[in-house]
Amino acid sequence: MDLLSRAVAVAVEKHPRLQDKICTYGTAGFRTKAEDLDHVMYRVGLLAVLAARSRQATIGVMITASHNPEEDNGVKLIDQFGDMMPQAWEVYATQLANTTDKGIPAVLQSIVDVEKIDMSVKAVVFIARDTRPSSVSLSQAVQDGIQALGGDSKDFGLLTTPQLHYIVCCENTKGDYGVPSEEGYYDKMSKAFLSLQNEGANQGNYTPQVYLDAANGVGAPKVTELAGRISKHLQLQIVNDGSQGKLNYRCGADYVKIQQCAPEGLKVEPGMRCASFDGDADRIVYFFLDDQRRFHLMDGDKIATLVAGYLQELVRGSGLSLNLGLVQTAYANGSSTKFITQTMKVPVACVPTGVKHLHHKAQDFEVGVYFEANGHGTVIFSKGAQDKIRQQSKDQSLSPEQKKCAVRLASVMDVINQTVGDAMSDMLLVEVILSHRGWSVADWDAMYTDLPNRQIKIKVQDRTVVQTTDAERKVTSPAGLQEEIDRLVSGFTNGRSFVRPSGTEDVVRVYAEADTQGNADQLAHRVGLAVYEKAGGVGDKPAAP
Ligand SMILES: CC(=O)N[C@H]1[C@@H](OP(=O)(O)O)O[C@H](CO)[C@@H](O)[C@@H]1O
Ligand SMILES: [Mg+2]
Repeated sequence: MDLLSRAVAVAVEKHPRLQDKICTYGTAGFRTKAEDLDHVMYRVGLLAVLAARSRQATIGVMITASHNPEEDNGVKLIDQFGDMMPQAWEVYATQLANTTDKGIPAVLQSIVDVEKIDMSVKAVVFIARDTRPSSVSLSQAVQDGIQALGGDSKDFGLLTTPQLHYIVCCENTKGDYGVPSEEGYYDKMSKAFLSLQNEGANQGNYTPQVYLDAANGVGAPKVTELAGRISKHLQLQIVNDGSQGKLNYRCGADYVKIQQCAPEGLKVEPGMRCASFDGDADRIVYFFLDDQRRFHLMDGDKIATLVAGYLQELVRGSGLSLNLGLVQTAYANGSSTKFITQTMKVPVACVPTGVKHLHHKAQDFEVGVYFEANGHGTVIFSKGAQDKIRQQSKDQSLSPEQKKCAVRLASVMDVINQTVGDAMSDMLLVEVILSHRGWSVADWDAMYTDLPNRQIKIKVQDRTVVQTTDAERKVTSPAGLQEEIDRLVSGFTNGRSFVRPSGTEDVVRVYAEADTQGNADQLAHRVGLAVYEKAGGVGDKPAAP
């Protein structure tokens, strides 16, 4: 039987498409109720083989629904250097997921033709999954797809999303980036962290303890692995480790960011430096309670500011001249953008939501720092910048101070997972910076004060009626909505608000910020009502704050 016939035969026999719900490859791959995903996973397996053949390189498939409820699941393709697949492949994925079983060969053939794929090339696909109960059988469906098209799969079992990105990148760069294994990941990161901390840890107000909420997800067993290797310089107290609680339920980075409160399962006392991972450990936020037990959140914006400021200092201190920039989305707090551009004098770019947009834009800089407000982000160094930094760190003619900065910068690069936002790697980076600065969590928080803000979701008949422009900061449809938002915003001091259709949930998201929490809540509510009225809201009207 030829490969395409086998692809359809296995589909019909083992992974038939039982309903015609349309499934779209969105901001973060396919994501929906786990029970609707079996045939989608199988087809992603098929597509991964084509991707591997077209690139003549190893491709990754990660099975996770990140911060979403345990009942959901999802899948993402990882390209050869650990980055996201280009747009064209998202379209192929959507076509393949939604065709009938019998339609599979035609879609595959059209991709083979357009991409000029040689089907005799060996194809290897690396697979990993999160801790959702459904991930086991869905992973098998992906593997069945890979096998049906004659590809080889290597199943890494449980990994965080960024670990798989890292391993795929190492594999395809022939070890330049590191050893392509979970062990290689811990090894590179912990060595870089320990060498940085051996030289400059435990200064001033810094204390080497973090209380970590692992969202009852895959981050828990993985960060436990890491913790053992770095305990000389960082003691991690891990809660929500999956031993009893439910994944992402009233815990994890998304919960903490949106609810603006501590997660359940962690008894927070004033001054404790706490952090939360999301369900697949590609996001992190920090938080603490002050002496009045008020909750303070250090989200992606605060992490980005901390990181960009530190890198700026190291670059200057080492005598290098590298163009450093920061990438945010419209969700970035207005205070952070103002602080970064006006006080730090670092250029800021704003792009649409979704890490692929941020990652892409960050490549415009020699050192590109990018973070979504929700805590997903990393730093990428251009090839040229990496070479310059490594050379500088070996230059004997530098002053001792310059040398120290250059050596630090080189080690800092090794702590960072440049392929994608990574909660574990970001945590190490934050800890390095806080300790080198001698800062407590409150010192960090004092860099600038966030404008009070609120995010709400509005259910509408069809979220695609809401269309946006200007990096999602303005609505172009439905007619009149933007004018209404402008009118509402003008009534609030420091008011700002925008709305956009979610790429991962069936809702329209509303964001608002203003001078007080009460005003931010009011503004979000009023804009939410305008969305409900003009964009076809369904169910109950948004409740007053
Ligand atoms: C406001 C917000 O946090 N949106 C999240 C969310 O996307 P939406 O398109 O807003 O549903 O999930 C994405 C994937 O995890 C993440 O990249 C993004 O930042
Ligand atoms: Mg995630």
